[in-house]
Amino acid sequence: MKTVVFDLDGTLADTSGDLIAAANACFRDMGEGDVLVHAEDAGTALRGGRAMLTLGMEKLGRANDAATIDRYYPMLLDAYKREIDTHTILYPGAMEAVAALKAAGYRVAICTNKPEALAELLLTRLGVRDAFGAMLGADSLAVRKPDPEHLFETARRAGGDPAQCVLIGDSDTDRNTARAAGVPCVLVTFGPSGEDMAALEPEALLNDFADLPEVIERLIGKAA
Ligand SMILES: O=C(O)COP(=O)(O)O
Ligand SMILES: [Mg+2]
Repeated sequence: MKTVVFDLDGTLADTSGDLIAAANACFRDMGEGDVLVHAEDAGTALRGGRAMLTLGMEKLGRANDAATIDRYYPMLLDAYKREIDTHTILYPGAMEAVAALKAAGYRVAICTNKPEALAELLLTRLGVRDAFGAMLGADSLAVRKPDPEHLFETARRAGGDPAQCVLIGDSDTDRNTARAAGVPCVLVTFGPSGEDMAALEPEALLNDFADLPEVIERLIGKAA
């Protein structure tokens, strides 16, 4: 079975607002106030909690303070868990595209570098967990993206053939995962780092989820 595997942050959902709020809670605890700014730092936010703490420490002139980053990471996860869906929205057309792909016979699944429990919680709160045949997070296996096994195992657990999958993502990590796996990569251009996606030379760029079914058929053929 052919499987369409989605990244989560920055691909299916714009999670940047809640991630930034959680990081700012940590900086306030350090006595610094809201260090990260939404529009400007959304691209970093979508790279995860550690990336945001690292950026904030750089802004504070404490770039090498790895111990503080380690100490605050659990607090960030706690703060994020409490307000995981306050600002977060699914990108327009994402779930319609998922439904169309399923109707066409493809398996659909999620492979994210977000911790599994947080990804489960977010997808459940957004009311879309059941739309996906499998969901693997950063800690679901001993390896994570860009290790291709993270992608392969996601496809397998969705009932698919790992050799016949495609990864839809928003980052160099997704691009490198697909390349290591030897499968096509689609990168979305509607996120904060959208203009950087073409330079990663994916097999396709996606400007609008409405185009996804036709892009998938072009890249891996009809489902059956
Ligand atoms: O949280 C991260 O590190 C990124 O998550 P993603 O893989 O869903 O983009
Ligand atoms: Mg992402």
